[in-house]
Amino acid sequence: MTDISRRKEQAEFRGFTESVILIEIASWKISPSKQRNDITMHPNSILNATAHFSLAHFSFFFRFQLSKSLREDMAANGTGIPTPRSPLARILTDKKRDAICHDDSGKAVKAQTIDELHSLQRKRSAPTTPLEGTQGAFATVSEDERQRQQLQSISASLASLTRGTGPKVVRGDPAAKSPQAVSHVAHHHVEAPTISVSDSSLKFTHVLYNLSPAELYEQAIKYEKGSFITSSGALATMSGAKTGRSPRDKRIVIDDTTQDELWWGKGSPNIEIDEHTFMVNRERAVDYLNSLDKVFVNDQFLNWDPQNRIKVRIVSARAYHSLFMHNMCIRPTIEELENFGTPDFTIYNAGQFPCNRYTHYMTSSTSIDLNLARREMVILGTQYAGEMKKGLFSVMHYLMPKRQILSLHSGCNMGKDGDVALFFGLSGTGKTTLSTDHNRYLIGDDEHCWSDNGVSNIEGGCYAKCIDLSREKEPDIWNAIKFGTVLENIVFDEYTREVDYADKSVTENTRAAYPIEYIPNAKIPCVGPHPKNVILLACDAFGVLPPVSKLSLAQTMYHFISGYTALVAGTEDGIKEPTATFSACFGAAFIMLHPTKYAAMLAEKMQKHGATGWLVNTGWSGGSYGTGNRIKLAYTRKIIDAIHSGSLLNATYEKTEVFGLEIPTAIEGVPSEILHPENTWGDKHAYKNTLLKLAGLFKNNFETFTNYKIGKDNKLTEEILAAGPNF
Ligand SMILES: Nc1ncnc2c1ncn2[C@@H]1O[C@H](COP(=O)(O)OP(=O)(O)OP(=O)(O)O)[C@@H](O)[C@H]1O
Ligand SMILES: O=C([O-])CC(=O)C(=O)O
Ligand SMILES: [Ca+2]
Ligand SMILES: [Mn+2]
Repeated sequence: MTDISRRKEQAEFRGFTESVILIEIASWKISPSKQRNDITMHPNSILNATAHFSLAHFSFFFRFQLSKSLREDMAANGTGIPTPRSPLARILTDKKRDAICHDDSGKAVKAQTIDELHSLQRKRSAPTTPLEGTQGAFATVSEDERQRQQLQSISASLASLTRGTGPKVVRGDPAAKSPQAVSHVAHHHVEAPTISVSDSSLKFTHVLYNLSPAELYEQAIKYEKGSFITSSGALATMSGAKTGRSPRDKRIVIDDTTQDELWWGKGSPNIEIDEHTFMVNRERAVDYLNSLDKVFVNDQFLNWDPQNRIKVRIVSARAYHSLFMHNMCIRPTIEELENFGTPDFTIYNAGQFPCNRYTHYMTSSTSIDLNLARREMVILGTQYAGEMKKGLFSVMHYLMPKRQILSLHSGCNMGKDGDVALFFGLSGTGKTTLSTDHNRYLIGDDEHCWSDNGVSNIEGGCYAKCIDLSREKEPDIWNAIKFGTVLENIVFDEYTREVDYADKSVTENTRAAYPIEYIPNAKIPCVGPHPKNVILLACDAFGVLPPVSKLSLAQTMYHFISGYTALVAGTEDGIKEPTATFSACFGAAFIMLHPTKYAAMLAEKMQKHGATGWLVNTGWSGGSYGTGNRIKLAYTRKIIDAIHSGSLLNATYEKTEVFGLEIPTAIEGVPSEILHPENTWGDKHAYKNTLLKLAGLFKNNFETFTNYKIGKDNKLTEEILAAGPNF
């Protein structure tokens, strides 16, 4: 036998052969044996659907198929040779403004025909239930209005299912040439279900358990439309109608315990749902997953601190989701997987399927539901993978403070001498960019814990923004985008598969998720000693905050509780006023307890370990958005270098008016004139007005917190209240 034919035969008989599976949907107990994708699940509850089956051999290797368009091309030019592909066709991405999907905040759907409806379904999810604003279900409405509502209702339900915009491939689309792809999987029913509850219990679902990145690539490329390999080897994928998180669709089960423990009401991210509604959505998700030929299951860990490690199970429908979580959570060794036992928390991700908008408490077709008592999370109507990552982060924000451990929405790195810095900041302010520093060890880019033993990363990977990514400015992130990395919603060249990081046609929130060890100087295990510097990042599009200020402890607390940033929403709609965002603890969307609980813990830890607080503006200089420019990343890096080295601590400072911030007069490598924002503004009058405007916004926002005590120390509470702007 030749070498090639032997390899071919091995390839054909490898893989998914004879995987015997028993399924039980409600409480799954997985005991992996020799082969990882050979799973036994023992039945004992709701559906009691038990089935044995095996998978037939995949024999798709060495089957070269010409793409349809290529065949057509060859027939058309009559040569039997494809037309040379130069000049290269670009991936056609729908550039229409409507194609950009943000949150549920979009305009109402305006479909008139079924065709329009279907094209809309690929573009955006309609906002709210069609009944909103009317006088109830039986309100008298015109025939036109009734029809409009009906169309809107149908399209809203469909909207979260698929999205076809983005890199639409003209040639060589694997999905287009193999409609029968799924039939490669043959099911052999070895045993009938024990109790037949309904037809759904006769459905057998194959579980793909902790697959490797290579296997997940194959699954994604064969079965998931919009999956492609880029020139650097990353897996490009589409997250569907949602390209960002939907905080307004997050729901938390309120029960006797959570009612007292959690932060509810004004400003809180926790919108209640009752236990029954949770079960309705859970059943919907489980039924959906159960209706599929296969689901992916990941068993992984959170938190590198071995004493506070949490076991998580993620059940999902897409290889994209499985690979994303493989990268983002901590990956167990084979031995750890064998002894995994019962997970501490389980996610049922049925994101391709919408929730029923007429279910109580629902306001759209998207729902992300957290039940702390059941230790479960359900995802319906959004495929944005960040919901899983940040949903688990919310769980950590509940579990860790119970153990006197502070959970932080921050990046973290460590110098050669063991000096640790935390980088707090809202989305897009620079946590990932600035914690990924070639001269320092990366502990993590987004989620950490600070315990009595020091800091630990919660995750096993990083989630970097990719918009305008450049090799020169962010070499480590650029190089991490290789085989195994998930690239979300980017646009690439059809032929070369080179990514155009400047292209925002799908979304501004393009992302790369990669395992932390893809960063060369990652600190593994991802733990470190107590932080020396606490850096608060704000991307101030008003352009009035100084590039860097040294903070007192009270000021650090004031700015931590405020959690300010001001970004400019999508640049496509023309120049807009910057909008201030205040998000308590730089992560109000994820915190579970009242912000002052986290703030008190931070104050106590900073005091105890002598950490210095800093406020760094990674946003505008020389004027607000539209007039000024974003501060050069190179300058921000120099500022951060000076904080790390300790040189900034000993600089000469002056105090600003209004905010009372201490600003240095000189920093090596940074033009001194930019250190005070007033110097950079041509119009001093406009500067002062903008400064006062921002100060007013801070003041208004902080009013919610003025009646709260922070920690046990009355004096600190008073100092914090006094540490805000004065005008
Ligand atoms: N001066 C600057 N400092 C930091 N980042 C800058 C600066 N100028 C431009 N940027 C860009 O801003 C973005 C910062 O995003 P980054 O991924 O670091 O956000 P993040 O804080 O990690 O947010 P998230 O929590 O959403 O992941 C990057 O795209 C970076 O290239
Ligand atoms: O959660 C996400 O989708 C991205 C992120 O890190 C954030 O928004 O803080
Ligand atoms: Ca980040
Ligand atoms: Mn984040």
